Amino acid sequence: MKQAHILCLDLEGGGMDEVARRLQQLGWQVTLAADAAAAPLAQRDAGVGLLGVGTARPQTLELVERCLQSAPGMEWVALCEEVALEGVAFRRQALESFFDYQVMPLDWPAMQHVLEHLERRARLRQCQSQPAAAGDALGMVGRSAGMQQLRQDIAKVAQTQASVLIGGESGTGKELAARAIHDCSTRRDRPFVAINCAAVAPALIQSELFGHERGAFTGAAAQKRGLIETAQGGTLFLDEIGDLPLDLQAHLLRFLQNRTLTRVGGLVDIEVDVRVVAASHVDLASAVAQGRFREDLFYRLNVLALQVPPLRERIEDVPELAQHFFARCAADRPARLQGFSRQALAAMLGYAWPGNVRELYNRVLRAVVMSDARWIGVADLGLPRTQLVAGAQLDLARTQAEREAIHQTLSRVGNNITHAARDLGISRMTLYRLMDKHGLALPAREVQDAHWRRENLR
Ligand SMILES: Nc1ncnc2c1ncn2[C@@H]1O[C@H](COP(=O)(O)OP(=O)(O)OP(=O)(O)O)[C@@H](O)[C@H]1O
Repeated sequence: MKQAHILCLDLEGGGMDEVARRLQQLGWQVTLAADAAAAPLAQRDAGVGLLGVGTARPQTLELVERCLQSAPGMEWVALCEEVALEGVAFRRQALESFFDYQVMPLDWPAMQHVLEHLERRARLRQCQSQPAAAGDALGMVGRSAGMQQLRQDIAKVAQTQASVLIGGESGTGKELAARAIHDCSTRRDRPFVAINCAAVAPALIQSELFGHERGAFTGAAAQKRGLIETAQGGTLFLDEIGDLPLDLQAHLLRFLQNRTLTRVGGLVDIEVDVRVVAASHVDLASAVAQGRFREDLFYRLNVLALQVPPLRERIEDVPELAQHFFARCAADRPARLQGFSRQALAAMLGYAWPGNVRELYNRVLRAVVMSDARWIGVADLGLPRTQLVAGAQLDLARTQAEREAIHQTLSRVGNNITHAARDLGISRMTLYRLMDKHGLALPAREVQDAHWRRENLR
């Protein structure tokens, strides 16, 4: 078996399944995908991509562009019809973006030669991309400039013991950043303890943080260590610190100054060595100006400040994050589900993500559960229509029109696949693929035929 994994993408409906089968016979590992949605996922495995661009129509060239952008680390080869080379736009694209092009029908010895060359290049690239993989070990996905900056900042602050204040909208990944600081620090083998100050009742938060002695208040039947103590030697993450009541802000300040605490109802000072990382989705400086947050505590916490950018400012991370969450849902998802359709990816890229990464995760989970087809569609994501940008609305409308056209044609011709494909102006294989994509059941007498074809294409 060869080393490089080859992604075969069929952008103009035809011929790539045959190419994929032949490559497999020649010993290559191959992933055959129907559309560009698979590119970011496959990029993790594949170093080489073959793009079937057919006659290179203008709409195909747009898809090519998206593929190239979503998987910049891959080496691409275009497989085209002779006529494609007459187009100026395609010739320019081929020159700028492809390692090579091959004209169909393929000259297989030449093709083998190109692939072996690319395999060697892919191996070299893999060695170069090791540092990026180290970033992923922190569980933080995203290669946008904003995320790269954040990773660099995390690596720097992790080397110190100073308090850190992490800002950013809700659901952007502040807790993940706090964990990453802990995991990169010398405290990584000690506990990481997190508390959401907004989620604990004000009456309980003091004893939660500082602990209590037996009999300190009604119900305190036994002595209890607080979260600060349990984080001994490690990192304490105070989420939504802006919601900490003012009297407790004073207690926390005292702890940060003296590094000792007293349990509720206690008399003894207990020394605790913890590093404090705090986060807030509200602007603490304005909270200080409004008298809702102590200025002295703000400066104690804000020794090192990190900002997690909202998802709408690093929208290029969306495909990779979506694929990451799709992979995370492996246990919940049906085996038939392959990934995101091109339309679904376009819709995600055109959405403003008010709920940030957490919302993206929830939408992917929903789509995995709701989708009946092989590829997640726009509707499965349940994105509010009003917030889809025009391009995504258009994609949704196109998808619905495509499904309707296939459904109506099949009904008109009594589910005869050959006649339906002819009337729709597409090949039978393309019709099968589109029916799969739209979750349209195969007519019973065609099932066997389709099964036979798929088996023979493997
Ligand atoms: N860069 C990322 N890579 C992978 N997963 C991420 C990333 N950013 C956030 N997540 C995931 O998104 C979800 C929300 O992240 P997290 O809880 O860290 O956000 P937060 O900003 O602390 O939220 P809140 O403001 O509500 O406390 C989590 O499931 C987290 O694992």
